[in-house]
Amino acid sequence: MQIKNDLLLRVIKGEKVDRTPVWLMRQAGRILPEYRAVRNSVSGFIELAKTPELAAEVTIQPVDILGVDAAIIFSDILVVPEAMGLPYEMVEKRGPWFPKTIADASDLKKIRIADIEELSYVLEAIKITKKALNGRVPLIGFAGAPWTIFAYMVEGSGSKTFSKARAMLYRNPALSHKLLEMITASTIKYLKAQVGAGANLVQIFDSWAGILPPYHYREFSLKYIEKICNALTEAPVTVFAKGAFFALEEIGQLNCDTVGLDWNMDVDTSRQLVGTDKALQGNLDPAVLYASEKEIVHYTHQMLNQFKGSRHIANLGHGVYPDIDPEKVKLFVKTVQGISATSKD
Ligand SMILES: Cc1c2[nH]c(c1CCC(=O)O)Cc1[nH]c(c(CCC(=O)O)c1C)Cc1[nH]c(c(CCC(=O)O)c1C)Cc1[nH]c(c(C)c1CCC(=O)O)C2
Repeated sequence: MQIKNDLLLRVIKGEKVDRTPVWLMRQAGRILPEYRAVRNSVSGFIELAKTPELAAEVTIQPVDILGVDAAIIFSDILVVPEAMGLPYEMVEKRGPWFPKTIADASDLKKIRIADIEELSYVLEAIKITKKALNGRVPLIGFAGAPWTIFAYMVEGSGSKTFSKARAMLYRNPALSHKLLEMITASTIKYLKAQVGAGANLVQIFDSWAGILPPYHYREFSLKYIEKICNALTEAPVTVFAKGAFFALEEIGQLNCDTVGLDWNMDVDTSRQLVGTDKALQGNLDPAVLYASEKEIVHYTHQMLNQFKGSRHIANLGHGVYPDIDPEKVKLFVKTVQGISATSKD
């Protein structure tokens, strides 16, 4: 189907656009009272994510309410470990928790490469969303990067240090690689299935990239992201590796189309490291949205000026924080959309 607002896809292709497209990581979620109302109608996050009609509804909410230039399918990166045989729970105010984790070689026997049948609820949600969007904006599919998924499967929950997962890289690199191979194979199947169901592009979230030293990042993360990028020939791929400024040059050499930047990354230096043949996405400090309206406009303009409208997709440098006022998000979106990309050259 023809996409009416295809700004995002055109920026990715390197085409000239009249203005910079904008969306927000974690836009489908708790910032909107409309989301909380739908979530409160079911037992919790997991049931919502597994009910395709409702997942589609909350995917479209930010397009209707915030006016963003793309939708991102409502799901979570942790559906992949679940489909591999490690179910998770979402504990109120604490985040994800895995009753079973991977600690040694015997645990690997209990898991498998994900069966896509087990993720059919996500694919169904994508199909319903596409129909309901009716080509208004592109739909983004996503998955976690293998290293970030590994970190949850080994640690069993969120952590400041992910020390169990980091210890495994040193103590048992062979087992680590086996698990990363299984996650990578699962992720490739899953992302291809998302594109098959209608996702126009996909994003890989490497949320815990920044806790690894460069030598481990290269060996245990980048190598697997590279495999995914090489396998995903059907749709554009965005790589967002939070905190991996040290690896930007190598990320720039991946077979991907867009590189996401967090707010610690200097825009000019990032552009030099990544090169000019990829789009850049980001990178307003998410905490700017706690500031006054005047400051939000100021910092948004500053960010747009730094990217100079050249192959830029505006976003925050990480997911929007749950306690941000949706009116502030709307102001950010409107500010980006009110500015001509080319006038900034
Ligand atoms: C690390 C990670 C996770 N999930 C995700 C990441 C990578 C991005 C990042 O670094 O933030 C990605 C994700 N999670 C969710 C989406 C939906 C699409 C979107 O709007 O971006 C996306 C893209 C829904 C969600 N995933 C989660 C919620 C909140 C659940 C609820 O209370 O409704 C939502 C809407 C829960 C979740 N899921 C995860 C955590 C750590 C938590 C708890 C903390 C938190 O809420 O941010 C794992």
